[in-house]
Amino acid sequence: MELDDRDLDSGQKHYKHVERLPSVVESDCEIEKEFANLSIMNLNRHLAVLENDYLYHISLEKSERLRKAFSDVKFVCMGGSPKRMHQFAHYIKEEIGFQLPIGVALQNISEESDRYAMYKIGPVISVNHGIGCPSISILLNELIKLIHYAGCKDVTFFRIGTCGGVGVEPGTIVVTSEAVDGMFRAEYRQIVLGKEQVRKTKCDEKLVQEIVDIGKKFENKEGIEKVTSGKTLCANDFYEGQGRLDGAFCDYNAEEKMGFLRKCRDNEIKNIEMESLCFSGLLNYANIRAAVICVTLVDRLNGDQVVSHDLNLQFQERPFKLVAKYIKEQLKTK
Ligand SMILES: O=P(O)(O)O[C@@H]1C[C@H](O)[C@@H](CO)O1
Ligand SMILES: O=c1cc[nH]c(=O)[nH]1
Repeated sequence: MELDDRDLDSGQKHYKHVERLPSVVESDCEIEKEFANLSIMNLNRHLAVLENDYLYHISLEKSERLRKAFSDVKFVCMGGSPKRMHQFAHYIKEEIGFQLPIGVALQNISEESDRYAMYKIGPVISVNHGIGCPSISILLNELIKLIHYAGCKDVTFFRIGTCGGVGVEPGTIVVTSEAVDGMFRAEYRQIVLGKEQVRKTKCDEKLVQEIVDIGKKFENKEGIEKVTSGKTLCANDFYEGQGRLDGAFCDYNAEEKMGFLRKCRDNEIKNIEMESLCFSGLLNYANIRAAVICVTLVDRLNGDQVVSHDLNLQFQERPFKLVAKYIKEQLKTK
């Protein structure tokens, strides 16, 4: 049997019947075993013939031990900073009532790599992704392989982050309906082998609605306030890339900046951040359920500066609380 080319436009080729691999493959049986029960779509077919796979940036290795340790994972929660995701790990531990053995503390599983900080709290992984699409892309590649090697089923990914708002009050939680780039295209573009590869970034409507509904149910209660959904503009930079006037460089004037931000608002963009495009693009392509939930720290129609103060720390906890409610509800049904 010949290998088919992937259908990049539809992005939905499921390797249920795994094709024969080139001569490196010893037996079809091995491949069938490797991909049995696969629910992840478009997975790299070369993985089936990799005897060893070291997930370099999270310092884990494909093994039976890894499978046993991670097979129960149902939720992967990601956010930019290591400190925030450590805090989330503790928060979700209390929320779902997960007990660590006596005398054992939460460990950063990826400490050795010194790139990302990752914690496992029963069925939940909490991990920081750093800043921007390149950083989150590397982590997503390794996490998707991790859940594949561990044989995890029915996993949901969340990005719980911060952002700038567009016409919404600071402290608002925005659940992304679709991520768009600086040209308002709902596409994650990457150059691969000298060609532009395009992946769709529309988010799972059902999941977005479920999260917004939980948000509405708890709005103004238990620290969950102002939940809305809308498009998210994903930029490759915090300053010029987001139309700020306070970066080291700026070749436009205040009027042009405001014109762009108003155009964003008129195109139903409610917030601006730096990872949603890659996050939704890759997870869509893999057919993995995912949602982006970010709290706004500033209304960009009123200014650029994000001032570091206690209020921002409180705001950062809002997406935690909303996602924890969702996870708790889901765990009741599993
Ligand atoms: O999840 P975080 O709060 O890190 O996300 C936003 C987008 C960038 O990574 C960063 C810029 O300050 O914050
Ligand atoms: O304005 C903001 C605030 C947080 N993160 C961003 O990317 N932009």
